Amino acid sequence: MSDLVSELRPVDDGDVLFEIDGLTKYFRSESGLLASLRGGDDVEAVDDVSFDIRAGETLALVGESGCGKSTLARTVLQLLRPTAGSVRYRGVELTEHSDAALRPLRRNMQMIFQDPQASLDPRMKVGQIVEEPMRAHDLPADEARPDGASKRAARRERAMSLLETVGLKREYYNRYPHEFSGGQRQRLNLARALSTNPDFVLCDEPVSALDVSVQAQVLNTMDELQEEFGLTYLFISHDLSVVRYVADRVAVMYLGHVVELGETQAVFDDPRHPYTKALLDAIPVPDPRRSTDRTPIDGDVPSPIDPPSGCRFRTRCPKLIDPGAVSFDERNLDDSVADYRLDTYDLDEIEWADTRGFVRAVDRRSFALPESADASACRAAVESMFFDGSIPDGEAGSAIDDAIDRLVADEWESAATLLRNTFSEQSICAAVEPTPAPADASGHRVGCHLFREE
Ligand SMILES: Nc1ncnc2c1ncn2[C@@H]1O[C@H](COP(=O)(O)OP(=O)(O)OP(=O)(O)O)[C@@H](O)[C@H]1O
Repeated sequence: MSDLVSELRPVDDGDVLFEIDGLTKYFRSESGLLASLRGGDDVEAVDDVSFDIRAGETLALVGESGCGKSTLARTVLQLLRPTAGSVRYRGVELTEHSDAALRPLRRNMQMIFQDPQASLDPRMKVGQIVEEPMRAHDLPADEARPDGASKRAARRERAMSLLETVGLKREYYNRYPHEFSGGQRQRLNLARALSTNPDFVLCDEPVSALDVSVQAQVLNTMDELQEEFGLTYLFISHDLSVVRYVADRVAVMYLGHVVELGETQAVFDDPRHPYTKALLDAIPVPDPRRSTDRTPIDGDVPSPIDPPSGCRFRTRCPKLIDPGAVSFDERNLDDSVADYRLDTYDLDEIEWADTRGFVRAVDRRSFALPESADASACRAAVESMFFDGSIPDGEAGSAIDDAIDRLVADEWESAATLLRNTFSEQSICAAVEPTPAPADASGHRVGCHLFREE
């Protein structure tokens, strides 16, 4: 059974600890009526994700709520079994083995969670809590025990020493969790996680529930522990200021995909994916001089049951690519969708930016036509709002013209569909799923057609 342990490859700092390839996790959607209405489609929580986690690093996973961060992390650890893909831990393929076979490896992989209270059994004393993983894995091993010490005494000594290591006191051994503050409880969780001497700790929003003043102290302790014990952290957080502070590398997730990955400084200083840019722009900045080029993210995250074709971010993307910028063949035009099958998209850059803004605004109904104005006044209002007074010429202009007619006739849905089908759906962003561009020398890579290889 413990054969797998003997197969583990030794790793040094910087070596690959986890190798994740094509990892996919779908959930069956709700049972019953809803499922039958939707044809029982799957929730595509994580879809074809590949990356490495390196020994000794802190890799942060960021993204909006529901984008699949926790599912990805749990699937890496095989707490959820993947729908497809591979996870190699120190050379061992985890997905091929049963839970029972993986059990001896689990002492190497521990977790701490957002709510330090919820993970501590209020009826157990601190000592029992910290020793619990050691008991589960029958640790310390005989050879790790001082001469003559019973296993029980050795556990007790290790628990007390770990309490000190995480910044608590040995005397707390006999206390109960409710006697501690939030920050102290998270330290208890750290002591428990470390008790089996792991090399990897999944930290799922570990400081989000703590006061800001306490967050930095706990993060500093985590940093010291990482150094002292050679730990690798996968750090899930929605708080980008915390991520900037703790992470060596950042993976940005959107709707089940990792859209950008790179060293923290590179991602923060030179974000490439429009989603990463929007996320960073959403961080409140105290310095108003830095807020010039902000593109706050708007619209809702689409459902992971029916994610958009092509790039999953394209329905909210401020940088949707002009259909005319890409050849017909590459765009893979879908005639069944097109309202207008345009032979050429003859828009210049400014006209495309105007058109894109118009398509998005109609889609979201984010403007109103002047009340009690006649048709030509309504038309003029739209043209001045979006096209600086005159709509583009050519085939694209005819489609826009038609859409404005529909708006004037108060047919918003029909105008939105026409614009989507004529422009958004004909972009390469809708037709083709972006494959991650090759990483640059620092390992920075991004999955966006703006960075596709020609
Ligand atoms: N057991 C499940 N059954 C069905 N759908 C699930 C299940 N667990 C998660 N999901 C769905 O999978 C998607 C990803 O969820 P996940 O919790 O991984 O996201 P997250 O980024 O960690 O979000 P948060 O930051 O809110 O924790 C969501 O749409 C969620 O509703």
